[in-house]
Amino acid sequence: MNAPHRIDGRLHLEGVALDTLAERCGTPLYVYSRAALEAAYRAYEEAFAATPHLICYAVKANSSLALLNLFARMGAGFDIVSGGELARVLSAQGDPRKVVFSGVGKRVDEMRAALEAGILCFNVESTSELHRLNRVAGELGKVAPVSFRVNPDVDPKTHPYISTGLKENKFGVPIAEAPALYRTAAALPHIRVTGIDCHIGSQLLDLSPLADAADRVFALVDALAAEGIALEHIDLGGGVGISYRGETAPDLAGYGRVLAERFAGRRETLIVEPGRSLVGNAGLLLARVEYLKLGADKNFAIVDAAMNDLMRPALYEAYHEIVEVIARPLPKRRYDVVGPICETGDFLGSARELSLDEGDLVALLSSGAYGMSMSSNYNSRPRAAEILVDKKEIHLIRERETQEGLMAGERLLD
Ligand SMILES: Cc1ncc(COP(=O)(O)O)c(C=O)c1O
Ligand SMILES: N[C@@H](CCCC[NH3+])C(=O)O
Repeated sequence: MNAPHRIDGRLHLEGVALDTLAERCGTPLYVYSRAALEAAYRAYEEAFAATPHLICYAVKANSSLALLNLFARMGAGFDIVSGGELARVLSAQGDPRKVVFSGVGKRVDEMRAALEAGILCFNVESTSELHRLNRVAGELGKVAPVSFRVNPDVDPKTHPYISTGLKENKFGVPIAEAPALYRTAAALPHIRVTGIDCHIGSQLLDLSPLADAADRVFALVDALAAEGIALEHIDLGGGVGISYRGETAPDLAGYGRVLAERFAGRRETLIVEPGRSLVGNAGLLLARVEYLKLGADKNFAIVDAAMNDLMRPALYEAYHEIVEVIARPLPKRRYDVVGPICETGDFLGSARELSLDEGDLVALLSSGAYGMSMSSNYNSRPRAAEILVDKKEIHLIRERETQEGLMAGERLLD
Protein backbone atom coordinates (compact mmCIF):
# COMPACT_ATOMS: atom_id res chain seq x y z
CA MET A 1 0.00 0.00 0.00
CA ASN A 2 1.60 3.28 -1.17
CA ALA A 3 -0.55 5.79 0.69
CA PRO A 4 -0.24 6.43 4.43
CA HIS A 5 -2.43 3.88 6.21
CA ARG A 6 -3.14 2.67 9.74
CA ILE A 7 -2.18 -0.63 11.29
CA ASP A 8 -3.57 -1.05 14.81
CA GLY A 9 -4.17 2.70 14.96
CA ARG A 10 -0.57 3.58 14.06
CA LEU A 11 0.08 5.49 10.85
CA HIS A 12 2.41 3.69 8.45
CA LEU A 13 4.07 4.61 5.19
CA GLU A 14 4.78 1.38 3.31
CA GLY A 15 5.99 -1.02 6.03
CA VAL A 16 7.29 1.65 8.39
CA ALA A 17 5.47 2.83 11.52
CA LEU A 18 5.81 6.61 11.56
CA ASP A 19 5.91 6.97 15.35
CA THR A 20 8.94 4.67 15.49
CA LEU A 21 10.53 6.57 12.63
CA ALA A 22 10.03 9.91 14.41
CA GLU A 23 11.57 8.51 17.61
CA ARG A 24 14.56 7.39 15.63
CA CYS A 25 15.10 10.35 13.31
CA GLY A 26 13.48 13.26 15.13
CA THR A 27 11.01 15.84 13.87
CA PRO A 28 10.20 17.78 11.76
CA LEU A 29 10.83 15.01 9.27
CA TYR A 30 9.92 14.62 5.61
CA VAL A 31 9.10 11.05 4.67
CA TYR A 32 8.60 9.73 1.13
CA SER A 33 7.40 6.41 -0.20
CA ARG A 34 9.52 4.89 -2.93
CA ALA A 35 6.61 2.78 -4.12
CA ALA A 36 4.39 5.86 -4.43
CA LEU A 37 7.04 7.79 -6.38
CA GLU A 38 7.59 4.90 -8.76
CA ALA A 39 3.86 4.29 -9.21
CA ALA A 40 3.32 7.98 -10.06
CA TYR A 41 6.07 7.87 -12.65
CA ARG A 42 4.75 4.64 -14.17
CA ALA A 43 1.26 6.16 -14.38
CA TYR A 44 2.72 8.88 -16.62
CA GLU A 45 4.59 6.40 -18.78
CA GLU A 46 1.42 4.38 -19.23
CA ALA A 47 -0.81 7.40 -19.87
CA PHE A 48 1.40 8.62 -22.72
CA ALA A 49 2.48 5.23 -24.05
CA ALA A 50 0.67 5.75 -27.38
CA THR A 51 2.64 8.95 -28.16
CA PRO A 52 6.41 9.22 -28.54
CA HIS A 53 7.21 11.20 -25.41
CA LEU A 54 9.71 12.29 -22.80
CA ILE A 55 8.75 12.93 -19.19
CA CYS A 56 10.87 15.76 -17.82
CA TYR A 57 10.33 15.84 -14.06
CA ALA A 58 10.11 19.45 -12.82
CA VAL A 59 13.00 19.49 -10.36
CA LYS A 60 11.65 22.45 -8.40
CA ALA A 61 8.83 20.34 -6.97
CA ASN A 62 11.31 18.32 -4.93
CA SER A 63 14.97 18.53 -5.76
CA SER A 64 16.36 15.94 -3.36
CA LEU A 65 19.12 13.97 -5.05
CA ALA A 66 17.70 10.59 -4.12
CA LEU A 67 14.38 11.40 -5.76
CA LEU A 68 16.07 12.75 -8.88
CA ASN A 69 18.19 9.63 -9.05
CA LEU A 70 15.13 7.42 -8.67
CA PHE A 71 13.41 9.12 -11.61
CA ALA A 72 16.63 9.13 -13.66
CA ARG A 73 16.86 5.36 -13.18
CA MET A 74 13.31 5.05 -14.51
CA GLY A 75 14.31 6.95 -17.65
CA ALA A 76 13.07 10.43 -16.79
CA GLY A 77 14.38 13.65 -18.19
CA PHE A 78 14.27 16.84 -16.15
CA ASP A 79 12.86 20.35 -16.36
CA ILE A 80 15.27 22.71 -14.62
CA VAL A 81 15.07 26.42 -13.85
CA SER A 82 18.57 27.21 -12.58
CA GLY A 83 22.21 26.24 -12.71
CA GLY A 84 21.71 24.81 -9.24
CA GLU A 85 19.04 22.44 -10.48
CA LEU A 86 21.31 21.42 -13.37
CA ALA A 87 24.08 20.63 -10.89
CA ARG A 88 21.64 18.53 -8.88
CA VAL A 89 20.47 16.60 -11.93
CA LEU A 90 24.05 15.86 -12.93
CA SER A 91 24.96 14.80 -9.38
CA ALA A 92 21.96 12.51 -9.35
CA GLN A 93 23.18 10.85 -12.58
CA GLY A 94 20.45 12.42 -14.67
CA ASP A 95 21.06 12.45 -18.44
CA PRO A 96 21.79 16.03 -19.62
CA ARG A 97 20.51 15.10 -23.08
CA LYS A 98 17.06 14.82 -21.51
CA VAL A 99 17.15 18.18 -19.74
CA VAL A 100 15.02 21.18 -20.70
CA PHE A 101 15.91 24.53 -19.14
CA SER A 102 12.96 26.83 -18.33
CA GLY A 103 12.81 30.16 -16.52
CA VAL A 104 12.60 33.85 -17.35
CA GLY A 105 15.96 34.93 -15.90
CA LYS A 106 18.72 32.60 -17.10
CA ARG A 107 22.13 34.03 -16.25
CA VAL A 108 25.17 33.83 -18.53
CA ASP A 109 26.96 31.36 -16.24
CA GLU A 110 23.85 29.16 -16.16
CA MET A 111 23.62 29.20 -19.96
CA ARG A 112 27.29 28.25 -20.20
CA ALA A 113 26.93 25.37 -17.78
CA ALA A 114 23.92 24.04 -19.66
CA LEU A 115 25.66 24.35 -23.04
CA GLU A 116 28.74 22.58 -21.68
CA ALA A 117 26.55 19.81 -20.25
CA GLY A 118 24.81 19.36 -23.61
CA ILE A 119 21.17 19.74 -22.57
CA LEU A 120 18.24 18.87 -24.82
CA CYS A 121 16.99 22.43 -25.09
CA PHE A 122 16.55 25.90 -23.64
CA ASN A 123 12.97 27.00 -23.19
CA VAL A 124 13.58 30.62 -24.13
CA GLU A 125 11.16 33.11 -22.62
CA SER A 126 12.07 36.47 -24.24
CA THR A 127 13.76 38.15 -27.20
CA SER A 128 16.60 39.42 -25.01
CA GLU A 129 17.22 35.92 -23.72
CA LEU A 130 17.41 34.59 -27.29
CA HIS A 131 20.09 37.10 -28.24
CA ARG A 132 22.05 36.50 -25.05
CA LEU A 133 21.95 32.75 -25.66
CA ASN A 134 23.12 33.20 -29.26
CA ARG A 135 26.08 35.26 -28.01
CA VAL A 136 27.01 32.88 -25.18
CA ALA A 137 26.78 29.84 -27.47
CA GLY A 138 28.93 31.65 -30.03
CA GLU A 139 31.62 32.37 -27.43
CA LEU A 140 31.74 28.67 -26.65
CA GLY A 141 31.70 27.68 -30.32
CA LYS A 142 28.39 25.89 -29.83
CA VAL A 143 24.89 25.93 -31.21
CA ALA A 144 22.12 26.19 -28.61
CA PRO A 145 18.99 24.09 -29.10
CA VAL A 146 15.98 26.31 -28.51
CA SER A 147 12.26 26.09 -27.84
CA PHE A 148 10.21 29.19 -27.26
CA ARG A 149 7.95 29.16 -24.26
CA VAL A 150 4.76 30.65 -25.59
CA ASN A 151 2.13 32.20 -23.43
CA PRO A 152 -1.19 31.05 -24.88
CA ASP A 153 -3.36 33.32 -22.69
CA VAL A 154 -5.47 30.46 -21.36
CA ASP A 155 -7.04 30.64 -17.91
CA PRO A 156 -5.83 27.56 -16.03
CA LYS A 157 -8.50 27.99 -13.31
CA THR A 158 -6.11 27.64 -10.41
CA HIS A 159 -4.73 29.85 -7.62
CA PRO A 160 -3.66 33.23 -9.09
CA TYR A 161 -0.13 32.89 -7.67
CA ILE A 162 0.42 29.69 -9.64
CA SER A 163 -1.18 30.70 -12.94
CA THR A 164 1.50 31.20 -15.53
CA GLY A 165 -0.22 31.16 -18.93
CA LEU A 166 -2.22 34.38 -18.82
CA LYS A 167 -1.06 37.40 -20.78
CA GLU A 168 -0.52 39.39 -17.57
CA ASN A 169 1.92 36.75 -16.25
CA LYS A 170 5.68 37.23 -16.66
CA PHE A 171 6.19 33.88 -18.35
CA GLY A 172 6.85 33.09 -21.98
CA VAL A 173 6.35 35.16 -25.11
CA PRO A 174 2.87 36.13 -26.30
CA ILE A 175 1.80 33.44 -28.75
CA ALA A 176 0.98 36.08 -31.37
CA GLU A 177 4.59 37.30 -31.31
CA ALA A 178 6.11 33.85 -31.51
CA PRO A 179 6.22 33.45 -35.33
CA ALA A 180 8.40 36.54 -35.69
CA LEU A 181 10.69 35.26 -32.95
CA TYR A 182 11.03 31.86 -34.64
CA ARG A 183 12.03 33.62 -37.87
CA THR A 184 14.61 35.69 -36.00
CA ALA A 185 15.95 32.60 -34.25
CA ALA A 186 16.17 30.59 -37.47
CA ALA A 187 18.54 33.23 -38.83
CA LEU A 188 20.87 33.31 -35.81
CA PRO A 189 24.15 31.41 -36.28
CA HIS A 190 24.38 29.87 -32.81
CA ILE A 191 20.74 28.91 -32.36
CA ARG A 192 19.00 25.80 -33.61
CA VAL A 193 15.23 25.89 -33.29
CA THR A 194 14.03 22.51 -32.05
CA GLY A 195 10.72 22.90 -30.29
CA ILE A 196 7.95 24.81 -28.61
CA ASP A 197 6.98 24.96 -24.98
CA CYS A 198 4.04 26.07 -22.90
CA HIS A 199 3.19 25.77 -19.20
CA ILE A 200 0.00 27.45 -18.06
CA GLY A 201 -0.04 26.85 -14.33
CA SER A 202 0.03 24.40 -11.50
CA GLN A 203 -2.47 22.32 -9.50
CA LEU A 204 -4.89 22.08 -12.40
CA LEU A 205 -7.82 19.88 -11.47
CA ASP A 206 -9.62 20.47 -14.75
CA LEU A 207 -7.35 19.55 -17.65
CA SER A 208 -9.44 21.20 -20.37
CA PRO A 209 -7.32 24.41 -20.23
CA LEU A 210 -4.28 22.22 -20.96
CA ALA A 211 -6.02 20.83 -24.03
CA ASP A 212 -7.05 24.36 -25.10
CA ALA A 213 -3.46 25.55 -24.73
CA ALA A 214 -2.26 22.51 -26.68
CA ASP A 215 -4.62 23.38 -29.53
CA ARG A 216 -3.23 26.91 -29.74
CA VAL A 217 0.29 25.49 -29.73
CA PHE A 218 -0.51 22.97 -32.48
CA ALA A 219 -1.96 25.74 -34.64
CA LEU A 220 1.28 27.69 -34.28
CA VAL A 221 3.44 24.62 -34.98
CA ASP A 222 1.50 23.99 -38.20
CA ALA A 223 1.80 27.62 -39.27
CA LEU A 224 5.56 27.48 -38.67
CA ALA A 225 5.85 24.22 -40.62
CA ALA A 226 4.09 25.91 -43.55
CA GLU A 227 6.90 28.48 -43.50
CA GLY A 228 9.54 25.77 -43.46
CA ILE A 229 10.30 25.94 -39.71
CA ALA A 230 9.84 22.33 -38.61
CA LEU A 231 9.94 21.51 -34.91
CA GLU A 232 11.08 18.29 -33.27
CA HIS A 233 9.15 18.45 -30.03
CA ILE A 234 6.11 19.99 -28.41
CA ASP A 235 6.45 20.55 -24.67
CA LEU A 236 3.13 21.03 -22.91
CA GLY A 237 4.59 21.70 -19.47
CA GLY A 238 3.34 20.36 -16.17
CA GLY A 239 0.45 21.40 -14.04
CA VAL A 240 -1.59 18.26 -13.43
CA GLY A 241 -3.10 18.63 -9.96
CA ILE A 242 -3.39 16.20 -7.09
CA SER A 243 -5.89 15.55 -4.34
CA TYR A 244 -5.15 17.44 -1.11
CA ARG A 245 -8.55 17.24 0.56
CA GLY A 246 -10.54 14.67 -1.34
CA GLU A 247 -10.67 16.54 -4.66
CA THR A 248 -10.89 14.25 -7.65
CA ALA A 249 -7.45 14.21 -9.22
CA PRO A 250 -7.47 14.64 -13.01
CA ASP A 251 -7.67 11.54 -15.15
CA LEU A 252 -4.11 11.20 -16.41
CA ALA A 253 -4.99 8.34 -18.74
CA GLY A 254 -7.75 10.52 -20.23
CA TYR A 255 -5.26 13.35 -20.75
CA GLY A 256 -2.95 10.84 -22.43
CA ARG A 257 -5.78 9.81 -24.79
CA VAL A 258 -6.65 13.42 -25.62
CA LEU A 259 -3.03 14.09 -26.53
CA ALA A 260 -2.64 10.80 -28.39
CA GLU A 261 -5.50 11.84 -30.69
CA ARG A 262 -3.86 15.18 -31.35
CA PHE A 263 -0.39 13.71 -31.86
CA ALA A 264 -1.59 10.91 -34.17
CA GLY A 265 0.14 11.30 -37.52
CA ARG A 266 2.44 14.07 -36.30
CA ARG A 267 6.20 13.86 -36.29
CA GLU A 268 6.97 15.81 -33.10
CA THR A 269 7.80 14.17 -29.79
CA LEU A 270 5.63 15.12 -26.80
CA ILE A 271 7.41 16.47 -23.74
CA VAL A 272 5.66 16.97 -20.41
CA GLU A 273 7.10 18.58 -17.29
CA PRO A 274 5.16 17.18 -14.32
CA GLY A 275 6.27 18.09 -10.82
CA ARG A 276 3.56 17.95 -8.19
CA SER A 277 1.73 14.97 -9.67
CA LEU A 278 4.90 12.83 -9.47
CA VAL A 279 5.88 13.60 -5.90
CA GLY A 280 3.11 15.43 -4.04
CA ASN A 281 1.13 12.52 -2.68
CA ALA A 282 4.26 10.43 -2.13
CA GLY A 283 5.48 12.47 0.83
CA LEU A 284 4.38 13.70 4.23
CA LEU A 285 5.80 15.88 6.95
CA LEU A 286 5.95 14.59 10.51
CA ALA A 287 5.80 17.06 13.38
CA ARG A 288 5.49 16.81 17.14
CA VAL A 289 3.10 18.78 19.31
CA GLU A 290 5.12 20.98 21.65
CA TYR A 291 2.25 22.77 23.38
CA LEU A 292 -1.50 22.85 23.41
CA LYS A 293 -2.77 26.33 24.09
CA LEU A 294 -6.47 26.22 24.87
CA GLY A 295 -8.50 29.43 24.83
CA ALA A 296 -12.03 30.73 24.97
CA ASP A 297 -11.99 31.64 21.27
CA LYS A 298 -9.40 29.36 19.81
CA ASN A 299 -7.22 26.41 20.57
CA PHE A 300 -3.72 26.24 19.19
CA ALA A 301 -1.64 23.13 18.68
CA ILE A 302 1.91 24.44 18.49
CA VAL A 303 4.03 21.92 16.64
CA ASP A 304 7.74 21.78 15.89
CA ALA A 305 7.31 22.20 12.13
CA ALA A 306 6.62 25.65 10.76
CA MET A 307 6.17 27.77 7.68
CA ASN A 308 9.90 27.50 7.05
CA ASP A 309 9.44 23.73 6.62
CA LEU A 310 6.18 23.84 4.67
CA MET A 311 5.32 27.30 3.41
CA ARG A 312 2.37 26.43 1.16
CA PRO A 313 -0.31 27.19 3.79
CA ALA A 314 1.26 30.57 4.61
CA LEU A 315 1.90 31.46 0.98
CA TYR A 316 -1.27 30.24 -0.74
CA GLU A 317 -3.52 29.31 2.16
CA ALA A 318 -2.99 25.83 0.78
CA TYR A 319 -4.69 22.95 2.55
CA HIS A 320 -2.74 19.95 3.79
CA GLU A 321 -4.64 17.26 5.63
CA ILE A 322 -3.32 16.87 9.19
CA VAL A 323 -3.78 13.56 10.97
CA GLU A 324 -2.75 12.08 14.29
CA VAL A 325 0.08 9.58 13.88
CA ILE A 326 -1.34 7.41 16.65
CA ALA A 327 -5.12 7.33 16.81
CA ARG A 328 -6.09 7.49 20.46
CA PRO A 329 -9.48 7.62 22.15
CA LEU A 330 -9.14 11.25 23.27
CA PRO A 331 -11.92 13.80 22.74
CA LYS A 332 -11.52 15.84 19.58
CA ARG A 333 -10.99 19.57 19.81
CA ARG A 334 -10.81 22.18 17.09
CA TYR A 335 -7.25 23.47 16.68
CA ASP A 336 -5.28 25.88 14.60
CA VAL A 337 -2.10 23.94 13.97
CA VAL A 338 0.74 26.45 14.03
CA GLY A 339 4.52 26.55 14.16
CA PRO A 340 6.87 28.39 16.54
CA ILE A 341 7.82 31.13 14.04
CA CYS A 342 7.14 34.73 14.97
CA GLU A 343 4.66 35.42 12.19
CA THR A 344 0.89 35.34 12.38
CA GLY A 345 1.02 33.69 8.96
CA ASP A 346 2.89 30.75 10.44
CA PHE A 347 0.07 28.26 10.31
CA LEU A 348 -0.07 24.77 8.88
CA GLY A 349 -3.79 24.24 9.18
CA SER A 350 -6.74 26.06 10.70
CA ALA A 351 -9.84 24.77 12.49
CA ARG A 352 -8.83 21.11 12.41
CA GLU A 353 -10.68 18.57 14.56
CA LEU A 354 -7.94 16.54 16.21
CA SER A 355 -7.40 14.35 19.28
CA LEU A 356 -4.12 15.58 20.63
CA ASP A 357 -1.98 15.65 23.70
CA GLU A 358 1.31 17.45 24.15
CA GLY A 359 4.11 15.28 22.80
CA ASP A 360 1.89 13.61 20.19
CA LEU A 361 2.88 13.35 16.56
CA VAL A 362 0.96 14.66 13.59
CA ALA A 363 1.47 14.07 9.88
CA LEU A 364 0.88 16.72 7.23
CA LEU A 365 -0.14 14.75 4.20
CA SER A 366 0.58 15.33 0.50
CA SER A 367 3.68 17.34 1.32
CA GLY A 368 6.04 15.72 -1.19
CA ALA A 369 5.82 18.60 -3.68
CA TYR A 370 6.94 22.16 -2.96
CA GLY A 371 7.52 21.23 0.67
CA MET A 372 11.22 20.63 1.28
CA SER A 373 12.14 22.42 -1.94
CA MET A 374 10.52 25.67 -0.71
CA SER A 375 11.79 25.38 2.85
CA SER A 376 14.02 28.03 4.41
CA ASN A 377 16.05 28.75 7.51
CA TYR A 378 13.82 31.57 8.73
CA ASN A 379 14.14 32.09 12.49
CA SER A 380 17.49 30.24 12.25
CA ARG A 381 15.71 26.93 12.04
CA PRO A 382 17.78 24.09 10.58
CA ARG A 383 15.87 22.40 7.80
CA ALA A 384 14.28 19.01 8.35
CA ALA A 385 15.83 15.66 7.57
CA GLU A 386 14.38 13.56 4.73
CA ILE A 387 13.71 9.84 4.73
CA LEU A 388 12.78 7.55 1.87
CA VAL A 389 10.98 4.40 2.94
CA ASP A 390 11.16 1.34 0.74
CA LYS A 391 8.90 -1.39 2.10
CA LYS A 392 10.34 -1.89 5.59
CA GLU A 393 13.65 -0.20 4.82
CA ILE A 394 14.50 3.31 5.86
CA HIS A 395 16.96 5.47 3.92
CA LEU A 396 18.18 8.76 5.30
CA ILE A 397 18.36 10.78 2.07
CA ARG A 398 19.15 14.14 3.67
CA GLU A 399 20.57 14.80 7.10
CA ARG A 400 18.94 17.31 9.37
CA GLU A 401 20.76 20.62 9.15
CA THR A 402 22.78 21.70 12.14
CA GLN A 403 23.19 25.10 13.78
CA GLU A 404 26.91 24.94 12.92
CA GLY A 405 26.06 24.24 9.29
CA LEU A 406 23.73 27.22 9.18
CA MET A 407 26.46 29.57 10.37
CA ALA A 408 29.29 27.93 8.43
CA GLY A 409 29.67 30.55 5.70
CA GLU A 410 29.35 33.57 7.95
CA ARG A 411 32.15 35.84 9.20
CA LEU A 412 32.46 38.31 12.04
CA LEU A 413 33.97 41.69 11.16
CA ASP A 414 37.74 41.97 11.60
C1 LIG B 1 8.09 25.68 -16.39
C2 LIG B 1 7.44 24.75 -15.43
N1 LIG B 1 7.34 23.45 -15.77
C3 LIG B 1 6.79 22.55 -14.94
C4 LIG B 1 6.29 22.92 -13.71
C5 LIG B 1 5.71 21.86 -12.84
O1 LIG B 1 4.41 22.10 -12.53
P1 LIG B 1 3.59 21.07 -11.65
O2 LIG B 1 4.31 20.85 -10.40
O3 LIG B 1 2.30 21.77 -11.45
O4 LIG B 1 3.43 19.84 -12.47
C6 LIG B 1 6.35 24.25 -13.32
C7 LIG B 1 5.74 24.72 -12.05
O5 LIG B 1 4.59 25.16 -12.07
C8 LIG B 1 6.95 25.19 -14.20
O6 LIG B 1 7.06 26.47 -13.85
N1 LIG C 1 5.08 26.31 -5.48
C1 LIG C 1 3.71 26.10 -5.89
C2 LIG C 1 3.53 25.76 -7.31
C3 LIG C 1 4.17 26.68 -8.25
C4 LIG C 1 4.97 25.94 -9.20
C5 LIG C 1 6.04 26.72 -9.83
N2 LIG C 1 5.80 27.09 -11.19
C6 LIG C 1 3.00 25.22 -4.90
O1 LIG C 1 3.51 24.98 -3.85
O2 LIG C 1 1.89 24.82 -5.12
